[in-house]
Amino acid sequence: MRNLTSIQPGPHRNRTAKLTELARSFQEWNSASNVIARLTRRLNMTLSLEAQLTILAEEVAASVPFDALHYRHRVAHQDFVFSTGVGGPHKCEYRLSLEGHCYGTLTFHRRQKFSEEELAGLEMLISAVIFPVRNACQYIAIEQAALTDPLTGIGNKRALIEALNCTSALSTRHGAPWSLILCDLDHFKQINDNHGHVVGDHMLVRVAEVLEGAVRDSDQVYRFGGEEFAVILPHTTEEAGKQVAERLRKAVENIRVDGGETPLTVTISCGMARHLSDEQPDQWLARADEALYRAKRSGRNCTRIASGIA
Ligand SMILES: Nc1nc2c(ncn2[C@@H]2O[C@H](COP(=O)(O)OP(=O)(O)OP(=O)(O)O)[C@@H](O)[C@H]2O)c(=O)[nH]1
Repeated sequence: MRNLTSIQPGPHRNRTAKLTELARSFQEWNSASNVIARLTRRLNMTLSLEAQLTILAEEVAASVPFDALHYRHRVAHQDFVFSTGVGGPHKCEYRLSLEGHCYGTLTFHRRQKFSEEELAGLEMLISAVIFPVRNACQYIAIEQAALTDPLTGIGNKRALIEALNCTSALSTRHGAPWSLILCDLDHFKQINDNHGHVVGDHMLVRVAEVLEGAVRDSDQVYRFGGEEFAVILPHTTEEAGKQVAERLRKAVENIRVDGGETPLTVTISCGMARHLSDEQPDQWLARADEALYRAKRSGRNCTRIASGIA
């Protein structure tokens, strides 16, 4: 912890006056009806990029009417797009740049041309939004990093647990079938021991790619342990889930990684469990894990299905 010795208290005789001034300026700031004060006050209350852009759109519309506002930015490897209204033929575009970094592009559209005064007003409002937008973008990136496995770039255990919580609630509420597959690489230790961790890591990256490529876009793949992966399948019955698990197993069998004289291969064992009504996420995970354990005990490179009894 840093001790800021350079900050000295002001002279005692002035302090009461300073506190009175502070109380007055806070009240002014808090109740100010001028646009910039209100805009910054509202922006300060949220780290949600969507909420900030909504606030900006509302405050701009009061001074500079527009037909459409579009914001786009690539943040944490994903495209973030915000749009309100339908465009007109005239547009003005602003790149939100700060300290050499870009935090997105804002485009306003309108049927009538923007006047010089309106453009100047827009720029004043946009300058108030740059720091909050930078903070919101950084927050998204940090949140995303906390949910991502750095080696493979797919969701990590925390992301899986969050998804299972959400999925269990949805499944129980709507009664739609959801399935969970756990996949564990077979004898992966041998790959590390015989070829080193760099090759082992490369194999894990390939497996993640192949699993992602073998499922639908609406299915989600996670790495939730060293050599363990999980796949959540929405609207998937037990029979369909079993077919997907088999497809994943065969896709992984086809992976070839450079391992010196002969290409390296790997297999996976899979445990599949469909969500049971009212089942808690940890119970669902435990049933899939028990099925995976049986697949390992059955000789590996196979799929086993969890019993329907929690
Ligand atoms: N290269 C690499 N290896 C990892 C990573 N995380 C875990 N491992 C390795 O994964 C191996 C897992 O070994 P075990 O739990 O014995 O499992 P296994 O050899 O796959 O055997 P079975 O699961 O019984 O088929 C260990 O050697 C770990 O060091 C990682 O991020 N990179």
